[in-house]
Amino acid sequence: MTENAASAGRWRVVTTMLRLAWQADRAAAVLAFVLAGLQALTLASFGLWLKLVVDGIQTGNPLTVVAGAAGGVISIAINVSFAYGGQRAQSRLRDHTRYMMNAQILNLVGAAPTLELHESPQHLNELSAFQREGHQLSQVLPRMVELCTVTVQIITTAVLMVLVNPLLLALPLFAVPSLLVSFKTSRIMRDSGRRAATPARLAEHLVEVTAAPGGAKEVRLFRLQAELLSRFHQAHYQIRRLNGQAQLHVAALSLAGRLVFIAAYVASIALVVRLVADGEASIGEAALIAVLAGQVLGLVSGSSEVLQLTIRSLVAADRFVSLQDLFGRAAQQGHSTRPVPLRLRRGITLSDVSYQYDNTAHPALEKIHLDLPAGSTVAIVGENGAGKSTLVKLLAGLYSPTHGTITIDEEDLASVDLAQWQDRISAAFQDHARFELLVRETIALGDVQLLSGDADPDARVLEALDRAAATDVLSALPHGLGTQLGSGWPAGVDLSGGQWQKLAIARAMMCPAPALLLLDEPSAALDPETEHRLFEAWTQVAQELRERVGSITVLVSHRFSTVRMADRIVVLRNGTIAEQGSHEELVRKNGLYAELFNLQAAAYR
Ligand SMILES: Nc1ncnc2c1ncn2[C@@H]1O[C@H](COP(=O)(O)OP(=O)(O)OP(=O)(O)O)[C@@H](O)[C@H]1O
Repeated sequence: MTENAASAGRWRVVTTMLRLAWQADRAAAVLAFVLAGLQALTLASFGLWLKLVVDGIQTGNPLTVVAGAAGGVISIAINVSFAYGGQRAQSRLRDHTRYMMNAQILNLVGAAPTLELHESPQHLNELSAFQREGHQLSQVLPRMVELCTVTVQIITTAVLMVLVNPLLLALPLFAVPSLLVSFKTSRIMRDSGRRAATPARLAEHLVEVTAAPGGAKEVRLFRLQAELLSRFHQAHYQIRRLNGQAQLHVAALSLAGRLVFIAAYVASIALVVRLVADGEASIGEAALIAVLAGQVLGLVSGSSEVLQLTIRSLVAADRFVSLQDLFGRAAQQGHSTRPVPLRLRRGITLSDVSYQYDNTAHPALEKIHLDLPAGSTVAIVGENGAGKSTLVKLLAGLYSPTHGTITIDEEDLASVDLAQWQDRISAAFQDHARFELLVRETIALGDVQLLSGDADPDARVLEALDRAAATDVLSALPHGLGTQLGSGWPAGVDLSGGQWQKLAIARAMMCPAPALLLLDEPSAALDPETEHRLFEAWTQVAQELRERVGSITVLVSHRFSTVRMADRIVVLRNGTIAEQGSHEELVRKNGLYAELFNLQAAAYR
């Protein structure tokens, strides 16, 4: 899956951000833009008040001088008040929209039923850039407001200049090359940011892995500090080199744009001096033009800066909108009206199923034909990298086969409602999540409705712990089910790897009647005896579920003492099925399974 997080189009980005501002805080959005416009008007009026004062002095009219001075003071006071109110509104708007954007991305990222986007390096780059550029993104609306101020200021200045002499209108026009350059330079910076995304992620990863408790141990024991630091420096060197080239290019272009405007500025001042000398303009008008030309000069330097920053923040916003589109489409994937059968009658069938990860040379699974009958317990065994976890994820609908079909009671999984199918699945993985919540909550997440309901979840949670053969974990906890997990929290406790794993298995056992229970090496950190007890306990529950809902249990394990209890064992080798059958059948066959089984049995003797 190589779908591109392509540009969403500048106009769409702007309208999306404005809509977001409107949804986040209407009052602040309106105030921010209105006050910005009014602030620009009062700023432009300074020149007019100054003209009045100079004209009053020239004509000896004290009333005009006083009126001009009073107008100037009042407009300064209004300008300052508008600026203060505008800033308050902008900061409120910034906080509210930033919160909304994060919530929307969090929601969409979690809503995609498959894992393909999460595992694509390209989209990981985009996601991490989105998180890294939080600051830019929060500046989008303030920048747009600033741009609105600049636009109003340019228009008012242009109007006032035309009133003195239409030729002066050329001055703001000479600002255009400078502004056009801003578009080009922003594109250069965006492209360099994209090129630097991979080294930037690598640098972040190196910091994370060094700081994480697991990484910290190995960094010390393997003396990795110097090696990781050198890789960190290399990544930063790459980022600096890419950014440095881009910045040099940008500086050259910006200077060229400014020089064009400065030449026009000098020419317009010469024109006004000439007009006054010829008696075609008053000294007051000359003062007005001097103020306005100064403002235009400030505007050009400021506005190309504002424009560049606006475009840079719009690039971050573009990323937000593209991610929203991408994950939004992924969330729609698998939405279908075809329901999942309430009770499995026939089971799950894989016909000619292959799966190949992006950017890999060989398929992880190839031409798999497999029947998982309703009510059966199926163990999957095979060496590392044989394709066991990939098969489990395909069954869960976390990946879609690149070839072939998976049917559930003869309904193609591609055409049933994927979210509904995933609601009927429960699972525990070796790389399970460690939710640092109360013990009760960590387990009850396996049936999340229970947490939002009024019923006391404890009875169900204890039952799940029992099914997972994990009640012993409770005795080690100071407040039982009410213990906070994670030593980073007040009164929080940390658990051993095996204890965390037992809680993950208990979470999987919360689902009262799953159509499919996936246990992908969830007990690798447990001792073989505990794993054996766990599977025995589950087999008894599965017996009852077999009758009621036709539940299928799929177990991945390297422990043959557990595997042999399954009704059917599937042996994978290099992504294909090497053999399958019951333990007795496979031992009699004396093939790969028998070889692996005997090897392990000999090791225990
Ligand atoms: N996200 C991924 N991207 C690319 N290749 C992957 C990815 N996950 C797994 N693979 C590759 O697919 C193949 C099968 O991997 P899989 O995790 O399914 O094996 P496994 O039998 O579960 O291995 P193990 O016993 O080590 O857990 C391996 O060659 C692996 O390198």
